[in-house]
Amino acid sequence: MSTPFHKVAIIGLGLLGGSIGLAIGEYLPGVATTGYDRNRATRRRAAERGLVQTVADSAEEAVAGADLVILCVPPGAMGEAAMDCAPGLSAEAIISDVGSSKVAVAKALAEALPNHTVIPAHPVAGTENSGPDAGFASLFQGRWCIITPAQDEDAAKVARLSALWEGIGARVEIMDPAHHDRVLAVTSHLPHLIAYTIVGTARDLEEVTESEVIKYSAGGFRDFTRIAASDPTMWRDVFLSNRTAVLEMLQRFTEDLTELQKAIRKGDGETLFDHFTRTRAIRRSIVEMGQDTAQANFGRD
Ligand SMILES: NC(=O)c1ccc[n+]([C@@H]2O[C@H](COP(=O)([O-])OP(=O)(O)OC[C@H]3O[C@@H](n4cnc5c(N)ncnc54)[C@H](O)[C@@H]3O)[C@@H](O)[C@H]2O)c1
Ligand SMILES: O=C(O)C(=O)C[C@]1(C(=O)O)C=C[C@@H](O)C=C1
Repeated sequence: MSTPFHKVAIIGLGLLGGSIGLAIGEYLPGVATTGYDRNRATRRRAAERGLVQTVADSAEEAVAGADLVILCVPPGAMGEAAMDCAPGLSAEAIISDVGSSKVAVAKALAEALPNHTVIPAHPVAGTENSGPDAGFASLFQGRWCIITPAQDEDAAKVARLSALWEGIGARVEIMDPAHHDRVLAVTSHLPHLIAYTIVGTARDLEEVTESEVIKYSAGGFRDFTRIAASDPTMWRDVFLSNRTAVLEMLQRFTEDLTELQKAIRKGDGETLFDHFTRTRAIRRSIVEMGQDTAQANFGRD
C-alpha cells in the first residue's frame, strides 16, 4: 500500500496513541512516527517500548515536519494539546484526534487551530486499560473508525485520513458529528455509566461484603467490573463533553427500566420474556457481524 502520510505525530502516548504508533510501525512501515506525552515517565516508557520512532521533549518539537498530527489525549485536554502543537505545525498538516465525543472536541480543536485543517475522528476500539503499557498494534483490526469532517472539508484530505486508518486495519465510516454523539451515547457512553453505577451499588450494599463481591463475580457482574475499571479522567471528560446526548439516552433508559421494574412487580412474565427475546436477537446479530470485542480482541492476551 502507498503511504498516505510521510510523518505522523502522535500527542498522548497512552492506550490509543501507543496503539496507533505500534500499528503504523507494523502495518505502514514507510510512515515515520514521532510522539509526545506531557507525562515524563510516559515518554520514557514510550521510548522503551518503541511506541513511536522518536519521542520528543515537547509537542512543538514532535509535530515539526509532520503531515498528520493525531491528538490522543482525554477529550477535555484536546484544546490545550492542540495549542501546544500550534507553534511547530506546518501549514499543510492535517490535525486529527481520537476523542470519544465529537461535537465538543471538534469545536475545541477548531478554536485552538483556526488556520489549520482539522478532521476529527473516533476509532471505536479500546479496552479498560490506559497508559503507555496498554497499547497494542492490532487494536484497530476490523474495528470501525468514524471520521466526522466539516461539511465543506476537502474530500481528498478526508480520503488521506481514511487511508491511514484503513492501512492500520480499521473500517472507515464518515458521519455527522452530532449524529456520532447520539449513536455513541447509547452504544458506548451509557453502558459505561451503567457499569460505573452497578459496581458502585454493589460496593455500597452493606450486606454484600467486599469478599463476596469478588468471590461471586464470575457471572454478569464480572463484565461490568471490566468496563467500570476504565480510565476515570477520560470518562469524566466523555460525560461532560457529550452531556446533552447522554442525558437524552439516560432519560429513555430510565423510562425503559421503569417498565421492566413494573413488569417484575406485577409478575408480568410475558413482558419480561418478550423484552429479553428481543435483546438476545440484538446480541446475536452483533456477533454475526463480527463486532464482538471478545472475538475481535481474541488472541491478544
Ligand atoms: N480508552 C478507550 O477505550 C478509547 C477508545 C477510543 C477512543 N478513546 C479516546 O482516546 C483518547 C485517549 O484515551 P486513552 O485511552 O489513550 O487514554 P490514556 O490515559 O491511555 O492516554 C492519554 C495520554 O494523554 C496524555 N496527556 C494528557 N493531557 C495531555 C496534554 N495536554 N498533552 C500531551 N499529553 C497529554 C496523558 O499523560 C496520557 O498518557 C481520549 O480522548 C479517549 O476519549 C479512548
Ligand atoms: O472495549 C472497551 O473496553 C471499550 O470500552 C471500548 C470503547 C467502547 O465503548 O466500545 C470505549 C470508548 C471508546 O470511545 C471506544 C470504544
